[in-house]
Amino acid sequence: MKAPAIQFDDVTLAYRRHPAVHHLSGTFEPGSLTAIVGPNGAGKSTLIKAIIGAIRVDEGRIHVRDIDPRDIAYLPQQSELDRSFPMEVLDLVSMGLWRRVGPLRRIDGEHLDRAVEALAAVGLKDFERRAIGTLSGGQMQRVLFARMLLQDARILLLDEPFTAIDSRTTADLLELVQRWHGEGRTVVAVLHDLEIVRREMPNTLLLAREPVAWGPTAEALTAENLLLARQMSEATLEGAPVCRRAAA
Ligand SMILES: Nc1ncnc2c1ncn2[C@@H]1O[C@H](COP(=O)(O)OP(=O)(O)OP(=O)(O)O)[C@@H](O)[C@H]1O
Repeated sequence: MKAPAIQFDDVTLAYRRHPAVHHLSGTFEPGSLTAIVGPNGAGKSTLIKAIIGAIRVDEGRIHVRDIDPRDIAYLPQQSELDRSFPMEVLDLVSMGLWRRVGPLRRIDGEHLDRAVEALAAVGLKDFERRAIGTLSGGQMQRVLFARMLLQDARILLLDEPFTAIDSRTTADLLELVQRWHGEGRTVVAVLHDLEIVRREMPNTLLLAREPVAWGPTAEALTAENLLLARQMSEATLEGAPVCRRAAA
């Protein structure tokens, strides 16, 4: 698989001129597996949303070359999902096939088989007709991973995929993450559990609105860097000062 890099060139992302991410430069290398780590409010989700184009880049540029936006798979935070929508598991998983079959086509034949297989691969055999509102948090996360399996994207962006997920489910889903990495895809995950990061993630971006460290995990996650990130974050807890350079 030929996965693209994601390159940041002095990127600032702001909400009404208050920067959530400030002057970030660096690259998620092709085929790399990277954790984004940082305190609450450090700008991690904002950065992910900017990569998928959901948030405007105020200053600088994000380069993701030679890629169709549908070739980026995005797993939002659980809190951003509306599970009250009356939808069956099979419909949600099948959304992963939109790039191939189009949004309004019926899913049948080979495509149906593939959706059922993806559900079985995440341990949800026979869940096809369940309403998504009846799933537990862990089951819902498995469904979303099945959708990503079907999407077969070259870039995968995961925002807190294991928050409030039990250890068994986390272990199963981590296997998929490692599989995607092994297949040469570029994978980025926002994570809070430093034990998982140290064990599973070769690279880490430590963010506290500004990048504190970015590189091999053991070098990025030193006690000194973590303390610095916390201090930087506490200093801006009341909100980031206005950036004069960011667009209004
Ligand atoms: N839509 C918005 N409008 C205004 N400010 C926002 C908006 N979304 C996020 N922010 C602010 O931007 C900053 C960064 O938020 P972001 O959600 O990116 O942080 P995070 O590192 O993902 O945090 P957490 O670990 O708590 O999920 C925070 O101060 C947040 O309040």
